[in-house]
Amino acid sequence: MSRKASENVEYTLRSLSSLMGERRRKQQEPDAASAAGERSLLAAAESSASLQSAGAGGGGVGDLERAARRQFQQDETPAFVYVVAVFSALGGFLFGYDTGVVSGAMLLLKRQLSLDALWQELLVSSTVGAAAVSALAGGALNGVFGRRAAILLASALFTAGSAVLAAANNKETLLAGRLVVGLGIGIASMTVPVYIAEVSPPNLRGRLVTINTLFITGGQFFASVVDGAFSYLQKDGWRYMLGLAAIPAVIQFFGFLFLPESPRWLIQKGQTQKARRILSQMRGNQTIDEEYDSIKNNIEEEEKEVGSAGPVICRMLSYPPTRRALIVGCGLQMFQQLSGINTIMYYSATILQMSGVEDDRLAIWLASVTAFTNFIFTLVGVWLVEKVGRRKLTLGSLAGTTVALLVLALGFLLSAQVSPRITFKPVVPSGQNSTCTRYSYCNECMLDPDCGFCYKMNKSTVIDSSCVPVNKASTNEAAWGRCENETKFKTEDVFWAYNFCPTPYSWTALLGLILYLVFFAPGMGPMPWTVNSEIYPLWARSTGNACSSGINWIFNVLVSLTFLHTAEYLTYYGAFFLYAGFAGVGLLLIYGCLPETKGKKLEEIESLFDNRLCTCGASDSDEGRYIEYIRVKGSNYHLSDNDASDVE
Ligand SMILES: O[C@H]1[C@H](O)[C@@H](O)[C@H](O)[C@@H](O)[C@H]1O
Repeated sequence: MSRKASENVEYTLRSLSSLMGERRRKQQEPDAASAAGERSLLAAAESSASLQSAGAGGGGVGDLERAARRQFQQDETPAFVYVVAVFSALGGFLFGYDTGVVSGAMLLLKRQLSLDALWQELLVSSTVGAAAVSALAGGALNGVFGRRAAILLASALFTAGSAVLAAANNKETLLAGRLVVGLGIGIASMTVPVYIAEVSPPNLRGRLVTINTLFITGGQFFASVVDGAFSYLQKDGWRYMLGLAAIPAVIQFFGFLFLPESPRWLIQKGQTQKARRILSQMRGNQTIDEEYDSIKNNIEEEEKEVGSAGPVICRMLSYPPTRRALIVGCGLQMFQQLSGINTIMYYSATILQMSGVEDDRLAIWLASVTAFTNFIFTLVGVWLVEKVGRRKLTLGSLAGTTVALLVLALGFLLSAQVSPRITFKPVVPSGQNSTCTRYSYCNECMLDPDCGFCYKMNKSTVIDSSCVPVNKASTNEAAWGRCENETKFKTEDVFWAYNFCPTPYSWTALLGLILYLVFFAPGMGPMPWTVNSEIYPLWARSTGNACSSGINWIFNVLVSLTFLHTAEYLTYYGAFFLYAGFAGVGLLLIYGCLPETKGKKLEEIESLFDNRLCTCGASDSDEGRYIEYIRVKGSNYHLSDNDASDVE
């Protein structure tokens, strides 16, 4: 039998087996709904058995293959679902673009508007702060007005914010623009994964939601290229950098005027006719009755079980399965940020400089190579998510990320240990700051943000080295002395190192950087978003995603704002050892508590959190079921003890 066909037979049988598992849970309350469920289960078992007998007797494998192929053709996903996913993922692209582009824009802005450190910090972190707030508020927005309205609002905010930024004439207007863009990012980051998950068929859901993260990293890469290109336009280059985001935002806005609301949200709101119409549009030639009934029954059962009084977050916390899902979802988002992705991205230019890239412009371009690596390896994640599943992908990715962080930390440690001595004490011009000249080693000088290292090379040895104040307007040169400007660099044959020390071990840090991206991007980058879009039942989905996205943004701000201070207190290697420690703790959480959601219907996933927290990881229920299909496939169909109890 061809692999594709056999996968689809397995897939059908898997649904049957999961249905059995789900029914086992509901069996205690034999009401009308469960009786109907049992009838459909028996009907499904019969049709499956006839598929088996077609395989066992009569036409043998040929018939079975034909039946499977027929099934597969029926299951073909209409292109419309892909169109919807891509238009939604433009929200991810804008998230990536707007968070990525600011570093390049800041280089130009700080000169043109003479921004001090506080204003620079404000303009960078205000967006992330606003995203945290609007992600948290986006839950209510999604629940009341729907996913489509939330995405429309986010694209309108992106458009307005980008226009304000492009036209800004003072720092206050820039701040307002950055805040508006941030509000858009927060709403998009929590809504888009939920919307895509709700319109996708179960066998493609992981892949389609992961495409959103592919668009995030694509946006970051594109932003780095735009930064590089417009860095040559010293005056007003930043207007293009910040304003360009309006183009995809407008495209998304007009696209979504024609795209439909999530059928699941519509069913929840009682708009059943419309929901049926959209669901059949999304499923092409497949019958939608089973999916429609299962969503509807699920909503009704959930209302009975959990009730509908009180704020959703309180109901989530007092109902054990959603409480557990919330812990796992928020934990994943927290550890994504605590493993330091955004400092790695931000710091990549310096790591590259440490490894011998002296030209500043070249370092900016090489930073876009880093963003490109992040993007390409997210693509690997899109490919792997439906093959190996969310659990294995996340575990493997975080394990590799931890090792990479250790390599990075060791690289910095080795570099610090062989840090060059300061051998030359220049005469401090009158009225100039002299703190920098007190340091004895390069790594002390490097950790002081006000100082830089000025040195000569004799073959591969550093000679005549000094620590002098950096020029506040441009960290590419010193405030005074031999490293004051390019003409002096040339005539005096000196080099300037700001934020790094020249050492023979810097390649270890470069190796760590590459390893980090190769491991992080396919798993820990996308999976927290993907898993969160699937693990909550419909009534808790908006709130669950609002909380977990809020956590992601809060930890994003915390890690980026504290990085420089952490590095000052713990040194760079200390900071990376710390991130490695966080990643190690995250590994324990994922190993113990993250169940596999691959291939399951959204309505089946809640039952994975029925047992005590952190027993789901250990008893990988999906694999247990897989053994059952092998038996069925071997034409040896008889119910195991477990299954017998399901249909009693
Ligand atoms: O999943 C994304 C992705 O990994 C990005 O590269 C990162 O900047 C974001 O913070 C993260 O949420």
